[in-house]
Amino acid sequence: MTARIRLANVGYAYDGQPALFRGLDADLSSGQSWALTGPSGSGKSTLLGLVAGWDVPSWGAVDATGVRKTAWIFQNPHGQPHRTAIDHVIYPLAAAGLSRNAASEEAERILDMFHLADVAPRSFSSLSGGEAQRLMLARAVATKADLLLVDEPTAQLDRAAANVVNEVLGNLAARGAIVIIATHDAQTMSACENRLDLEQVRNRVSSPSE
Ligand SMILES: Nc1ncnc2c1ncn2[C@@H]1O[C@H](COP(=O)(O)OP(=O)(O)OP(=O)(O)O)[C@@H](O)[C@H]1O
Repeated sequence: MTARIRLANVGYAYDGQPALFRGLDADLSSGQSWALTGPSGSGKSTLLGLVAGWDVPSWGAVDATGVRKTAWIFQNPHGQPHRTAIDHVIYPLAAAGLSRNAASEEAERILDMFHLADVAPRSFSSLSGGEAQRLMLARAVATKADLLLVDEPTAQLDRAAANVVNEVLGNLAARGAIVIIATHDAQTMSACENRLDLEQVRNRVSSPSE
């Protein structure tokens, strides 16, 4: 089923605060990658929360249809420190019903996509920040998420690792997910087909009819 998320005239203000953004309209569907841009504090993480359904907009509506699994990849990766990297990818596959052998094979293939084959047997706690973050992306692939919300995926990566991540995120969208990436990185922006720029809608003045 095609997943679709419609943002209709969406605005948000934290309690007692002025609006962060208003009048945001967008139509996102399976197979698309979106760069979510805007200066620090413009509300990118807040908007990811609205898209995930964790919070409701102060104005307008977020309408999601056909989204079964959402994966959220945060800036600071959290894993199980003593488990191996590959176990992080095997578990969601096994939980979905694959045998241990089939899950292991599939996990190796996914780790390879993210250039993580070499660190597969290592404990999560021994991974570098960039490796740990790519592992979280690999785990999101294993969960077969159809909506991926990714916060600053390349912030702590060197250029080569960032390029790998940008390429893989593009591939995930090509395989049918909606991928939304909050980013300040120009190369990540250009790797995405679509862009939602919060700078454009920041503090938009409400119309008298609202
Ligand atoms: N629970 C909250 N209550 C009040 N204000 C908040 C809350 N959460 C975030 N804010 C404020 O809302 C604004 C937007 O925050 P948000 O994290 O969405 O921005 P961002 O664009 O993701 O920023 P960055 O690029 O720095 O990660 C910031 O000024 C932040 O301090």
